Amino acid sequence: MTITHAPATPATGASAALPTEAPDHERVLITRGARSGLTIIVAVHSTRLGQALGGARLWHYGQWTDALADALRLSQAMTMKNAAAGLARGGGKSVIAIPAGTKLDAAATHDAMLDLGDAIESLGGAYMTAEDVGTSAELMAVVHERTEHVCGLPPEQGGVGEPADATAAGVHASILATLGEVFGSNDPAGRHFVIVGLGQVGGRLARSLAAAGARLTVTDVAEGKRALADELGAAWVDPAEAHLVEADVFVPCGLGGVLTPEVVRDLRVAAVVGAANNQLASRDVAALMQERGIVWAPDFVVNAGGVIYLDVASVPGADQAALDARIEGIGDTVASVLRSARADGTTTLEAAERLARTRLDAGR
Ligand SMILES: NC(=O)c1ccc[n+]([C@@H]2O[C@H](COP(=O)([O-])OP(=O)(O)OC[C@H]3O[C@@H](n4cnc5c(N)ncnc54)[C@H](O)[C@@H]3O)[C@@H](O)[C@H]2O)c1
Repeated sequence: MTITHAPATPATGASAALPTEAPDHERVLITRGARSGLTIIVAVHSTRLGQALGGARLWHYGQWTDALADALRLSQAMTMKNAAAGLARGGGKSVIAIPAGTKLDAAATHDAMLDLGDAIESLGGAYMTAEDVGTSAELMAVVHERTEHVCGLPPEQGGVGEPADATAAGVHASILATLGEVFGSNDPAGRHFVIVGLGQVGGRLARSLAAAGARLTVTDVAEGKRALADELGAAWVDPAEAHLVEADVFVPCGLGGVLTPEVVRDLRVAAVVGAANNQLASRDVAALMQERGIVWAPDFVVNAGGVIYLDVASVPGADQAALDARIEGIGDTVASVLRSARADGTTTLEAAERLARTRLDAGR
């Protein structure tokens, strides 16, 4: 697998409010990195199904409490994702908070990764990390200098590399399943997709959908991605207007929070299926989509290919065919979530959460 993911260049400080209700996390470690001086948070939401697995985010935050809020929210989401994916894995996440206005050079980033490794090691195996926004396979190799509880190292260092191929394959399978539920045929040929974000996952998806004969409209905040649009014969739209394009499926593959009430009111598609994490700006957006008759395939089910890959491929002697079948199976899970929401008159979010909770309860 090619290692292409350079650490992201954070432009703005992320901000999220701390929840007012008490967290239901098993453990949350907040520590100051001895080498880097940075605030490091490791949130272990649940180990009910097994060791918690979730990525390490290296990102700018206005205040350290914003990073804490992010870690609490993201680790909880990992519990749902791993359970819905049928993994014997709990949910966790780590966040390294870069203060707004600070730029980390390579040496400081290296120090931060060593500090993260120490923090993870102190949890005695409750949590395993991997790459996420702002980190990479190469940086996971640095974490590995301090702990065994890390996966997704570069293949040349004996790791399984980055999971974007698997994530994209899972999203593709989810799109086919959703087409089947919405249109009665899962053939993407001639269907019109709007892909927002042509990064690691969105770029691969654009290629696989184009190869399957789909019509594409694409966008990215990075102008350089126009080259891929041209190569694939895809139409280009301004990022601010992507949600206004009349099409069959809207495919969010950029950052989270893209589905606001305003965006959903303007959408002119039959379905939304994409890789982006935490697509809903707020919970009520799921009901809004249901009211508008737009079928939303829940993100934490759709984008589980990466975590399935990291979990399955990291086991020595992993069988490629079995792994492919697991990732392909994400489509079946999506179809069953959409059917169960339709049968019960609930949102697809509630149906996916129900599936995850059933698996969590079975693991008690
Ligand atoms: N990489 C994985 O295996 C994986 C796994 C699970 C979930 N995800 C999620 O999928 C999404 C994409 O991941 P990725 O690895 O492809 O990231 P990436 O950083 O490689 O690509 C994201 C792309 O989206 C673009 N973008 C960001 N904001 C945008 C906006 N407002 N409008 C248009 N384009 C925008 C960026 O310029 C970039 O090209 C993220 O939300 C990530 O959390 C990724």
